[in-house]
Amino acid sequence: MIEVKNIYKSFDGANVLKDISNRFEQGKTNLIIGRSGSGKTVLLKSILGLYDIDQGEIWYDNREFVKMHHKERKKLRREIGMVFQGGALFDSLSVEANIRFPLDMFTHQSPVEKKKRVEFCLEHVNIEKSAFKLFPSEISGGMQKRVAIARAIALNPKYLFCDEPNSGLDPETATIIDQLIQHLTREFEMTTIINTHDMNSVIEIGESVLFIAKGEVAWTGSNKEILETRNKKLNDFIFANKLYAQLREEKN
Ligand SMILES: Nc1ncnc2c1ncn2[C@@H]1O[C@H](COP(=O)(O)OP(=O)(O)OP(=O)(O)O)[C@@H](O)[C@H]1O
Repeated sequence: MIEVKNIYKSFDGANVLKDISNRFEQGKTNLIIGRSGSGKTVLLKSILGLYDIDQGEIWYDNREFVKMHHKERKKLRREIGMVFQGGALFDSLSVEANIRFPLDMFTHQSPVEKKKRVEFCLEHVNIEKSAFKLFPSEISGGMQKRVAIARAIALNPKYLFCDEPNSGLDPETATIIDQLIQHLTREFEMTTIINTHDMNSVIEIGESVLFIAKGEVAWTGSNKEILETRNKKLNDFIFANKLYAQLREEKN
């Protein structure tokens, strides 16, 4: 579980996050949604400690991040997996070397243990052995995302952060990636936070949704509740999506 309490963040006097509080549950896909510029990325980076917040608390289970010493933060970072926008794989490394990279960096595992772990992670994202030696440029965008997810879970993280994980993918592949993240989140009981403005993801895996508007919490709930909400800001945001509007009409 990750909990943020009354977070404020400003840049040069401009308030970007205003009194944000929310609980991101373990074993669930927790989505942060909102318009472009609403503060999603700043919130994600603040939780990760990439930005220092002005005020508030950030709890990783029973550990308060803001008050942690450098060493404790470093230790905590080992418990965090990240899937970046675009995948951010190392182009010069093969698929399997990409997964082995965090193991080389952060563990003292033997070559045999590392090989096992690499295989375990790649199997969990449904990558076949024949693709292990390929380079990122030789595989599809969807497969690159799966490799990025496999790398993110290599160190068996308790917390998984995904920034626009299915950007640039066709809708069908995007759904497969969403479902994969949800499946892994449940299987490994991770606390997963996903930044997205993809309404399909909201409907598909939005077990817990935080909607931010102009840096403030404007609505929280689940994908089921979204179909019934009368929240004006949220409706304005999601009605921009024709598929959602249709779903909503069918439901009412
Ligand atoms: N490092 C920074 N310095 C100054 N202002 C920033 C910085 N990072 C973000 N901002 C401002 O904070 C606001 C929120 O930005 P943020 O990137 O969090 O939006 P977002 O909701 O993630 O948008 P998008 O969906 O387009 O990625 C914007 O007005 C942005 O200009």
